[in-house]
Amino acid sequence: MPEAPLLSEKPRLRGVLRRTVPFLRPHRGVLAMAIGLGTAATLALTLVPSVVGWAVDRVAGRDGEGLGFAAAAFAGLVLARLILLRSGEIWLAKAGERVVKSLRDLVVSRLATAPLRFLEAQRSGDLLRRSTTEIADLASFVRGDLPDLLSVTGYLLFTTILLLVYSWQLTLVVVLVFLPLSVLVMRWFQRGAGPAFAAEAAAQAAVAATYREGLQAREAIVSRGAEDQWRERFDRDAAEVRKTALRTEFVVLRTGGVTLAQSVADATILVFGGGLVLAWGLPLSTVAVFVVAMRQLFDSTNQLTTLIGQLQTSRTGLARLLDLLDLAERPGGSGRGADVPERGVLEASTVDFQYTAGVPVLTGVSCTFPPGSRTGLVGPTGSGKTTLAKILTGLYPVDGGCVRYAGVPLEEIEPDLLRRRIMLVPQRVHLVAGTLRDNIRLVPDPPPDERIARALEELGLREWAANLPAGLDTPAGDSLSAGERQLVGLIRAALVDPAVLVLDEATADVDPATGDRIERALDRLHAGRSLIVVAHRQSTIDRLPAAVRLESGRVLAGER
Ligand SMILES: Nc1ncnc2c1ncn2[C@@H]1O[C@H](COP(=O)(O)OP(=O)(O)OP(=O)(O)O)[C@@H](O)[C@H]1O
Repeated sequence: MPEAPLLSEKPRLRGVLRRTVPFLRPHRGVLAMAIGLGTAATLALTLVPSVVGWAVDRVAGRDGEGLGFAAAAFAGLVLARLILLRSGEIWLAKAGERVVKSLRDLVVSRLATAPLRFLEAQRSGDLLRRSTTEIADLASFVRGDLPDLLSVTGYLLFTTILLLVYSWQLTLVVVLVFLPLSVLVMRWFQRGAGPAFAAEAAAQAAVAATYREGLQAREAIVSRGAEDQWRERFDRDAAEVRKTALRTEFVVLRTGGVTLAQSVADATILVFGGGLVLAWGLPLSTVAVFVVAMRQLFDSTNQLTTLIGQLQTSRTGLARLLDLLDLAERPGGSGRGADVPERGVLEASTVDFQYTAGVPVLTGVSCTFPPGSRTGLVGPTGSGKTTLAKILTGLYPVDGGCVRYAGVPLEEIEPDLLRRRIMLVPQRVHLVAGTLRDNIRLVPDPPPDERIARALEELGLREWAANLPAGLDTPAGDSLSAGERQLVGLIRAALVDPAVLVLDEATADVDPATGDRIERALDRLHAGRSLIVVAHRQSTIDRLPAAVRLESGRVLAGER
């Protein structure tokens, strides 16, 4: 089997915007409205220096009425900008939240259907960070920084045009002095920012992963007395976060160079502007427009450098998220549906499988399970029973050979249909937070209560459920033993009604009464189905009429 792709700590930063466009497309109406309102607000702000220039002219001409109009226009512009700006922000937040929600939905559905090998290959803390924190950061960027970023960029553009209209000579001075200095500073910043932000995000993900792993394995860590090693690992990861965060801060400091460029440009404008007024009779109002506009221009540039820092963080987060979406996508099969009969033979032919290259776990495994058969998968620990069970249910693709159901290779069967035809009840059935009923309902087309009651009756589990402290409303989770969790798995199986049921018998924590319940439920569930049981208990092995015996990943011929 090709090794499952690992999510890289260095996300693909190139083309992030292009990769994001498909996610923006469905929301283009709201986005256009938001950008339109934001642009109008920016235009209003751009006109402020002109109104100041107009007022200076009125003062110079001793025109009191004109000055009153200028003041009214100023107030009108400020009010219009405020209204436009706030409405633009609301629309942008609306658009952003929609985009973020659709990304969140997509992550959930990709992770729900991602190949098992892919999920197993990643550090779970990293997956968690990419699919939660990264999205939350993106949402706060959209709400907080994106409106500012759009307005500042628009403002810089419009103001440059306005200044050109007033005096191309003075604009040229601004451009020649201020622009090259600012561009140099920005490039210096960006050269350091990409790697610095990516390294910080990766270090934070590593801390999250180590922390989560430590919590999950707390019993093992405490019982082995390995707290010190765990703490050491955690300290190492935390030190890396400190180091990378400090590096980011130093990179951000580079943006201070822009202030220097501003002071130089300010002084130059005053000298040149004054000279042009004296020598060529340039109106004083033009110099006033430049002085006001340049102040705003500088403030915007300062704001822009900070925002570009935020943008860099969000770009890295977005890239990490997009990498996850790309890699977690299930490879498209031919998706056969209607032509897979309801009952059929399940057959593994010369199956080879390995988790790690060069370490075979199953070699040339062939076995056949006719409709209605009852077979045990038996063999010593580590012989590959659980692995074979997962391969027979299509959870892992094989490296060599083939598994077919009713003559159709499993990878060609549409996943939803495959899950309805062949179902696995794993050793440790996963339960979600909620009641027993909530957990039983975790099947396609959640069934009504009557259907659940009927399933319990059919499996002989009505009394068991009724005797729980709050019946079906008993909180599930840690209170159920491994055996009882398997009962939940069997109830789900009764509701799905698969043609083949594969049960990976729980190895631990099954008291005799629960064991009897499982066996009775299995007998009742069996009618008309193929049953494959990864059997650990002798009593189960004895009850099954056929067996496939594995030893070191091979089927022992002629064994029952
Ligand atoms: N996710 C995995 N990644 C790498 N190796 C694995 C993985 N799962 C199992 N293995 C290895 O594959 C081999 C077969 O394991 P498997 O769980 O299929 O055996 P088993 O017969 O079911 O054992 P048991 O009876 O203890 O459950 C073992 O050597 C095991 O260490």
